[in-house]
Amino acid sequence: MMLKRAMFRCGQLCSRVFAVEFDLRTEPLYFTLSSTPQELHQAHQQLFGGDEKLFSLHVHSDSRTEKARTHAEIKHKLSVALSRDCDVFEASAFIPDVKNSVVKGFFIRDKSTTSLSEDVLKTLQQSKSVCVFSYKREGQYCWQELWSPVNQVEESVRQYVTPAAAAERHPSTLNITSSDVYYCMNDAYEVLRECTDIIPESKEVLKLVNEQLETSRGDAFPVIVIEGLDATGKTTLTEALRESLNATLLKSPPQCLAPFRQRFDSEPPLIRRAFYALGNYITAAHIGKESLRAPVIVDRYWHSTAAYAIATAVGGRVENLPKPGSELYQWPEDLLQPNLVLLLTVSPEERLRRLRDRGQDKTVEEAELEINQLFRLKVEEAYKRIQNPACIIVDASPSPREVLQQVEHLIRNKCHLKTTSSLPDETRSHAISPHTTRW
Ligand SMILES: Nc1ncnc2c1ncn2[C@@H]1O[C@H](COP(=O)(O)OP(=O)(O)OP(=O)(O)O)[C@@H](O)[C@H]1O
Ligand SMILES: Nc1ccn([C@H]2C[C@H](O)[C@@H](COP(=O)(O)O)O2)c(=O)n1
Repeated sequence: MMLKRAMFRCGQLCSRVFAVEFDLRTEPLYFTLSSTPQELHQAHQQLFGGDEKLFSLHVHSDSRTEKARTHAEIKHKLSVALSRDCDVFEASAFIPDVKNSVVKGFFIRDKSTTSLSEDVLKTLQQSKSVCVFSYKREGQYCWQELWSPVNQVEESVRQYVTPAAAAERHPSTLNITSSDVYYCMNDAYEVLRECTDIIPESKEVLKLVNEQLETSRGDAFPVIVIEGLDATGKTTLTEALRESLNATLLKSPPQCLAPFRQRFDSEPPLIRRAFYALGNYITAAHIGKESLRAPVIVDRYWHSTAAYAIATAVGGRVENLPKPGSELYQWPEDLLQPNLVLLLTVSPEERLRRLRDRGQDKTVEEAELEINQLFRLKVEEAYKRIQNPACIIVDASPSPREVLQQVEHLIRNKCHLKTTSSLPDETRSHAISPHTTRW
């Protein structure tokens, strides 16, 4: 039964292009499978040409939540259970330019002489969602075959590794829509609904969404979003703006989701990002209400959700990000748009100094950001590529007072507002009036 299932999965994969993130500084290694022997290119020789044991495994399932969780579990297991002699690379099998065609997995290169990797793979293969291949060499050629712990897969045919041209779009960009970034509320809502059995907190989050959603926005005061990597000064600035504009300060995710955040942060992107996406819709409902009374400042919103999600989903280099202008950078049609989005930027050195000075606990993602320069660059680049509205970049390296003045100036110009930091307190609340122009 297990073998039959594996053979079926194998058939589904064979016609795809395989990509292995062998060296994160360059393009992935791409190959297809062919029934006739093919000579390997020099680049492919680096991975397939040695005498190490090679395996790949791919995660299939008709249930997207099961697939996402199995992938995350395998990633964890491989990182803790394999020996130091094993290299694990992210891998995928996909159909070029076909959305949602990516089957994610891993490629394992085992330099050891022990059977530890086989033992680990044997347990992983028990899962009905996992399909394992091994790679064998003969002279110039390398072939892939369905792996079984006892090597008795008689029906498995040799499929020769055949170097393939680089894909125009990095494969990881093919599955972003509704797996990492949600472009309408329903898509995110559905993911959490599918999780209610395995994550009971999902029910409570959905209940909050149902209770709080309200999308009224009439002749309102302006809404200004402040974005940026952690420790770029968002909290400092948003609190100062609340004072100077006599504004309401909101955050995304909103306070009502705080008790659930840690729970969802430990879930794979499919589920974690759905949680943050729904947080934006609740914040949008709060914005709708509050902006009838006063200007609204928002600490993180859609730009953060999309930029972190895209940067996490896309492996390797900044060049792998979806190209500027891609539909992946578009604002969701059903999400309330702010009038102005400002992106605070500081140099990596200054940001690290601020992080160290603050010395607070960091989320895993923030800790990763600190050590992972590539990831930081991708988040910032993704921020800058998001459209409608695009963000305006603010150099946040001067003193808090100078940053505030700079931002007040921008708000005055872009929102046609009078900012009142220099006015006495009693005049402030009347200095900003609701606008009648389109936002
Ligand atoms: N303009 C500035 N110059 C120097 N230090 C600053 C400036 N703005 C903020 N800081 C300091 O940098 C640290 C991080 O600032 P803050 O908490 O405002 O950043 P943040 O973007 O809100 O971070 P996070 O997203 O992690 O909450 C704090 O210790 C703060 O006092
Ligand atoms: N609207 C939001 C807000 C936050 N996130 C994610 C992105 C990071 O992982 C993390 C940073 O938040 P902070 O620690 O500064 O509160 O939260 C998001 O995806 N969408």
